[in-house]
Amino acid sequence: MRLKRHVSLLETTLRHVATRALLPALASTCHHYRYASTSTQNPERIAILGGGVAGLSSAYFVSREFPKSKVTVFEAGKDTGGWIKSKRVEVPGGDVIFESGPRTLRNATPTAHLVQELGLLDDITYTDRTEPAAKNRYIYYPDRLNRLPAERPSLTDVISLWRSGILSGIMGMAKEPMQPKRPHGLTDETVGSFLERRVDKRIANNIVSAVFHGIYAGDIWQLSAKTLLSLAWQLEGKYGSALGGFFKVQSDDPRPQQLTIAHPYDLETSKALNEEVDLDLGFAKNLKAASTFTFKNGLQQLVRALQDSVEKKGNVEVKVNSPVQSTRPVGNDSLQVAVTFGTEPSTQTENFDLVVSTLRNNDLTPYVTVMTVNLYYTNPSLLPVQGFGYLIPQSVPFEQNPERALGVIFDSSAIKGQDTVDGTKVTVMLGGHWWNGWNAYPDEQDGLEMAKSVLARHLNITETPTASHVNLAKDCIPQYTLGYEDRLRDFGRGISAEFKGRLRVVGNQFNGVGVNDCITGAWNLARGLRGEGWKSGSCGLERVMDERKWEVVEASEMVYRKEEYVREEDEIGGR
Ligand SMILES: C=Cc1c2[nH]c(c1C)Cc1[nH]c(c(CCC(=O)O)c1C)Cc1[nH]c(c(C)c1CCC(=O)O)Cc1[nH]c(c(C)c1C=C)C2
Repeated sequence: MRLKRHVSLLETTLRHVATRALLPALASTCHHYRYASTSTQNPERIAILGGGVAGLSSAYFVSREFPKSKVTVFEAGKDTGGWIKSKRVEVPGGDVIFESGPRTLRNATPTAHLVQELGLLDDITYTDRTEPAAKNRYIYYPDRLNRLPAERPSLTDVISLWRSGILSGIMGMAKEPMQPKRPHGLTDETVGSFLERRVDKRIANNIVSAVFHGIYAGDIWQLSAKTLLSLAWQLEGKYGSALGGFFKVQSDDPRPQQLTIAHPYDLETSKALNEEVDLDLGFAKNLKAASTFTFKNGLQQLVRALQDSVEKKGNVEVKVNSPVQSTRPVGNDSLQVAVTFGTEPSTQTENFDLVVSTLRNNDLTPYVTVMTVNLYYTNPSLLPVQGFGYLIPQSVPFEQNPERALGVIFDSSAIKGQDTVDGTKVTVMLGGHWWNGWNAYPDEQDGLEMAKSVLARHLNITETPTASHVNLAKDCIPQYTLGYEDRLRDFGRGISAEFKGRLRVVGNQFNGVGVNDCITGAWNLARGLRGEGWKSGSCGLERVMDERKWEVVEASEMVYRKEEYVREEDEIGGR
């Protein structure tokens, strides 16, 4: 029973990590924004720097707040969409989609509503919670696949996991409440060191490092526990123990409801989502039953629809091949920002009343490079198991992973409704933090050979793929390393002082590395501009600059309520 509770806290914490920007919208769904631009004076010209998903969704939400303003999106490359790239490839008998970046979305409120508003509901393909892809997630350790416990793991599952050695150190969770309190003055530590101090180093290296590979492609011995294990970090700070705190939150409070702790800013965001967003009931039901969703033509369909939609508005122009060279405040009052863009010698400079930047700042975070190798085989029965795929922890012996793979996604098992032929489709992810400091990366041919050798060793797949695609995403995932929040706060203070609120930032370096994080960030940023908000001295980093303490809240306050409504309706319907 105790073990079950501990496993459940670990699950809760990992789920917390998985949905990080998280608390703003914790796995919510949904719809209809009630928005009103009450401003008497709008910014005349607005620039959005970067045409990835954060930039395009900022253009979408900001141009809706200010329909009379002229909005220009500057994109350095020839296409918008950033890391989201879906390619339809012809194979014998039909065609298949290869994704080079993110491929699925979790059910999260502003994203789902955006999808609804863009008219994409008929193009969605859902992965149901009951499907193997939702239930079967594997970790490769030390030389075989181990299925992670599902919601109700069978005894056989637990015994087999135990025998693999992957659970070594799990008993450290039972001792966690008795561990000494956090040393005074410790303001952050790495995820690895936090878990070593409170639970056991083996759990960090075997299980948690695998999960962090699947999200950040990063090294748990460099990433910040304060940022990425924020719930556990805050519970420890408030109650002296993460696990003990988890139970104390419930026992200290007379309320019968399930309780948690949350940052007041996140609580306010959740309330705003509930007030302003309204999804179609049918869509909300589909989302409730799904673990993830994507589109029939791949995730790029979302960014294409976003670009089409903003361009149709008439007040938004998307300028591709227009790299931004610099931004600087204009005049003594800094009430405008000069944006210099284009390539030497033909750069141009224009002034804007407001700039929303999704561009990276190299002093804030390092980045990792990920190589994705998509492979398609005509034989539909090559996978030894059905499921989402598997992740490879940092503790796997070198001889089991000399290619430095991070994980393998079983696309043909995980995503239905995109390909017109059967077959086996996988994506091998290579590199991440393992390639830090490398001067040169494998070329396409080497990448393909490395991926094939991973599949041969781990899954016994030795057939020749019918089609493949290799993509090197250089510096694609920002790493929230030790001390990240302090650096972010200083950065926020700096740009607020310099640009007096006329430059705001949003994107994966600031809001979380996922697509939902970027869309939620853009949604929040646009709300902050509403009315006279665009004239305030904010910078878009209000969450990290808000020094209020985390407080005890009802867990239901942190989710989109329509979910509860859908559940109640189902229960009534089922009676
Ligand atoms: C392209 C590489 C990426 C890796 N992580 C991310 C990207 C874009 C970002 C990311 N991945 C996941 C999350 C959690 C929240 C969520 O949306 O589910 C985030 C923020 C989980 C995830 N990991 C993998 C997949 C297919 C998913 C689902 C979301 C998605 O489609 O991206 C697999 C995976 N991602 C990475 C690796 C190394 C990997 C390994 C199998 C890096």
